[in-house]
Amino acid sequence: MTRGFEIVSTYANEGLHIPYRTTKRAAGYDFESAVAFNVPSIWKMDFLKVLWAIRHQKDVDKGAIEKAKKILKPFLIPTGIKAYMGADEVLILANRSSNPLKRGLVIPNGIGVIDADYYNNDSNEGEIFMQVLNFGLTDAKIAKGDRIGQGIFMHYLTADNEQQPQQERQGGFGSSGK
Ligand SMILES: O=c1ccn([C@H]2C[C@H](O)[C@@H](COP(=O)(O)OP(=O)(O)OP(=O)(O)O)O2)c(=O)[nH]1
Ligand SMILES: [Mg+2]
Repeated sequence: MTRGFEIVSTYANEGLHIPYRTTKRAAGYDFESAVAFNVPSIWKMDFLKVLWAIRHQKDVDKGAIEKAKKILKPFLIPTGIKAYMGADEVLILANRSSNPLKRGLVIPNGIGVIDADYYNNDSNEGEIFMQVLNFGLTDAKIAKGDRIGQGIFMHYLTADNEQQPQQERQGGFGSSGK
């Protein structure tokens, strides 16, 4: 086994597709959404109210700021997929170029870095999620099976004389601490 994809156990009977390349020289394996999903546009009244208040140097009430923060919180689209690879490899999860154009969807973290040691981690089995925000004017409706992103396997390099990390990955997102 060199590298590849598997369906995580919670989605075993959901008819998901393993990521696939659509053309002969495609670098990216297209990932489908595991669920039907609505990503609301960020341009909701609660957010606009806060922007308006800032623009007009009015006091912004705390409740409104909290609501606006929620609107700006990225969504995590489940893929139901985990990836295994060599210890010196990484899977880069990138947006599809058409997503911002057609759906207003951007990946706020730029790209997703899927580490080799994320596979089969104890907290979520290594399920890959795609972080998105919808900067479009309208909500983005995603159907189960829509192609949402693409994963590219790569080798990564390490620096001379680095202190070898001793820590094993325990869990998913944000589990390695601050
Ligand atoms: O778009 C993404 C980005 C990351 N991950 C998973 C795989 C990756 O191995 C893990 C941790 O990602 P990263 O190291 O970028 O985030 P972190 O904030 O440093 O979290 P951690 O402390 O868990 O390393 O989260 C995803 O599923 N999707
Ligand atoms: Mg990390």
